[in-house]
Amino acid sequence: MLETKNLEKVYQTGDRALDDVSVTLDGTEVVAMIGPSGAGKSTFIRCINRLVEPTSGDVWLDDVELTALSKPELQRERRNIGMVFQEYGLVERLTVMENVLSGRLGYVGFWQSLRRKFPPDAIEHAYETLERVGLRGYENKRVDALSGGQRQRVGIARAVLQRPKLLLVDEPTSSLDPETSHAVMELLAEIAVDTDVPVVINIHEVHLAEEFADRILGLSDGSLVFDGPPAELDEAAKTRVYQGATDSVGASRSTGESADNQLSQDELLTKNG
Ligand SMILES: Nc1ncnc2c1ncn2[C@@H]1O[C@H](COP(=O)(O)OP(=O)(O)OP(=O)(O)O)[C@@H](O)[C@H]1O
Repeated sequence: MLETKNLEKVYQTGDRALDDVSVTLDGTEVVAMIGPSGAGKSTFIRCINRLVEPTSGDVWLDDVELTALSKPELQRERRNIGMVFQEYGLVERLTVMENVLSGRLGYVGFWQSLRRKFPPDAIEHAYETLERVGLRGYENKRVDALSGGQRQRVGIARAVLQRPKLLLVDEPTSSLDPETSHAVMELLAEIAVDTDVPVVINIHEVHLAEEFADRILGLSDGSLVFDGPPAELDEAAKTRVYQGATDSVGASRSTGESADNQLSQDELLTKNG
């Protein structure tokens, strides 16, 4: 279960990117975050694993309060959170298999990973997962020889290899054509069911959210203004999300101090950790 309580992010610039966002995700569901550019979708996803430090509020994954963890504890806990983020670039000069196995780096020891020695069960899981994402036969291809959609599938396979409790996906379709976008969303929805893991996807295309999500969260100007199944996302709700909110889904407003955006450093740590 993922829970955010009164999550708020005010960047050092004074931009209030999240304003009192409280959400509980229970069980296996595909959750799509929608909203106009600048609404706070990426900030929300990054606050969950503290790539961006929330200014105030709590984030819980099962019984662990992520927002209360020390940096080393957080590094360990992030093993449980799979991330398919564009900037978690795949390593271009490595093969598909090497990239997918890097999803296990958090589990094998430092020396093992340096020598790229992975246990047999990890290799077997990698083969199964590549089959699952439609990339069987591509194991030894270098990633720089793949199409955008294939790369996205490698990123998904890598995240699945972590055996995460939660999968966070940031704009998976932004550089893909409509047909490939559809296929990638379909894959993510299937992965959620197959692996019994909830998936939170930040997505621009509302029609894809409507088609593949079980639940849609609509952000407008940092506030949660819609939370419901696709069937309830009617024109009035879309107007609320895309043309400014008059009220929000959530509790009372709170204020907080500015916090550092430690994106780059944390991303590096996570990628290597
Ligand atoms: N590192 C940062 N420093 C200062 N302000 C930021 C930073 N990152 C985001 N913001 C601001 O926070 C707000 C929310 O941005 P965010 O990227 O979360 O929105 P988004 O909904 O994901 O937008 P998009 O769909 O365009 O990616 C915006 O006003 C943005 O300018």
